[in-house]
Amino acid sequence: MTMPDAPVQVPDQEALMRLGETVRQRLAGRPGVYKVPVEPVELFAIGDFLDSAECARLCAMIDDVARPSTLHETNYTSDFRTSYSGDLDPHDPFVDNISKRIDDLLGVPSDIGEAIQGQRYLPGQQFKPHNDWFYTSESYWSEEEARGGQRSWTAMAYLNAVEAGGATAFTTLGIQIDPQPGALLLWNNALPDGRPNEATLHAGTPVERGAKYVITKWYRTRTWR
Ligand SMILES: O=C(O)CCC(=O)C(=O)O
Ligand SMILES: [Fe+2]
Repeated sequence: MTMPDAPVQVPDQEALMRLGETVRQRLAGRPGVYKVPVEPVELFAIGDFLDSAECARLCAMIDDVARPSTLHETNYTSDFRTSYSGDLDPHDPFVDNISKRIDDLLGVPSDIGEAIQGQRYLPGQQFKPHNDWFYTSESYWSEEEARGGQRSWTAMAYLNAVEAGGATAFTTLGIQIDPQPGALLLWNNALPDGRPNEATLHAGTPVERGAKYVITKWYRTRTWR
């Protein structure tokens, strides 16, 4: 007897679906949380998530840890992500507090969150259009799968006002978000059914004048290690 074919599943699909639902419900109608009206991506913005002293302190920390950014995909050209980045010390109480505030906003367990990464762009630096989710057909996937699996939500906060350039462009959606100090962006990298959402394609457009500082926290589907 032959069994009927199982429905096609993508890695971590059920967990991605569940995390989409959890965060969607948590953010719905929450004061200060603005749902950006775009289809088909769940994108939220929160103004003044960080105060100016926190932003300044994070910028200084980024200056200490920032190194040329690395990428998984070795076949990208060297101008793909030209910013400098580095993980902030998760054991630093100040960093831990901010990290936990983001976890609490999303209502997800802290253990699925990666370490907060800081990033600095100087004039001419950019992060070309990419998805934050992992391509599960690539060789890096087996390692990432063991380190917590697919990425679910992205949280990204702007830490300073950029003199010119540096918007975050969702290139498929056709929208750009200008850096606003202290504002936090959140988006679901998956579709409601748990498949990766291709329309989350986004870029850090080149800074033209001044510098741009951001922190990013990516959430997995399982304990990150
Ligand atoms: O800098 C930006 O606006 C986007 C950053 C980004 O996409 C990332 O760090 O994954
Ligand atoms: Fe990204």
